[in-house]
Amino acid sequence: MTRAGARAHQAGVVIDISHLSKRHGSATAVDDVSFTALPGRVTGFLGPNGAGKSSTLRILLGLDAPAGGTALINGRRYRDLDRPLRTVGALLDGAGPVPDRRAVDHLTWLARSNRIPRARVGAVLELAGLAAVAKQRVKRYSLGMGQRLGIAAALLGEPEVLVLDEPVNGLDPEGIRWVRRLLRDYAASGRTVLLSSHLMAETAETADDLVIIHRGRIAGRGPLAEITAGHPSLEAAFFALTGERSAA
Ligand SMILES: Nc1ncnc2c1ncn2[C@@H]1O[C@H](COP(=O)(O)OP(=O)(O)OP(=O)(O)O)[C@@H](O)[C@H]1O
Repeated sequence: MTRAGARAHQAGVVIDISHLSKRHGSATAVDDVSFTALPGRVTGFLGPNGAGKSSTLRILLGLDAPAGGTALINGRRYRDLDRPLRTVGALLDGAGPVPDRRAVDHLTWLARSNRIPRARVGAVLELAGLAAVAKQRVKRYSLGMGQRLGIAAALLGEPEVLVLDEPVNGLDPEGIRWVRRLLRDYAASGRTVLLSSHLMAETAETADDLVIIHRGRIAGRGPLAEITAGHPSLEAAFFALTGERSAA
């Protein structure tokens, strides 16, 4: 890690979402959502399909404007960060590389446009288990390989914050274990991890803190142990908090 990175690191970077709202036409996708994600913690952002997770993350990453509220990274909007990829590494559903590009070229282009040392490209390809297939065109990648490439891109700038939307999507058991360990290690080194998912068991394995979103609103938040207290599983706690009935 660079010295500047180490300094930011000691302080830790906080994600602060406050009274956020977003509408798509007449539908409310995000309704007065507030939560924080703290350094040294994996924060699980958990909710079913259509709950509003991606809409929230897109605003956090400066891809959409909110109808109201703020989404800040250490007090600043994403678009106001000096070198965003060096502060925030993100994996978003459907925001992949150009399919005709070779994986290594995609990462090299990202590194160059963010003034990230070229050596990081080889390092993240290695880390993501893609070194042997780095020269393949991305369109030939399997879903899991594409996911690994997305995570490699997120790690490129050695960011203080990782924001990952459904990172285990398409990964095999070994890949899932790799992501889990990566996120745990990342948080253990004092950095901030926001993990968005609809997978309850997977989130329960990885997260320290939880933010539960349901129909655009926060249904519960707090340390995992507090959310699940008195329930046999996170799934049971989720259904109790949201008032939905389990399919089982
Ligand atoms: N671009 C869009 N135009 C219209 N409606 C949208 C758009 N994006 C999201 N929505 C709607 O907003 C709501 C929240 O969607 P969002 O994608 O944020 O949920 P999510 O929790 O990320 O779900 P998923 O896990 O399925 O991605 C849903 O009802 C969805 O249909």
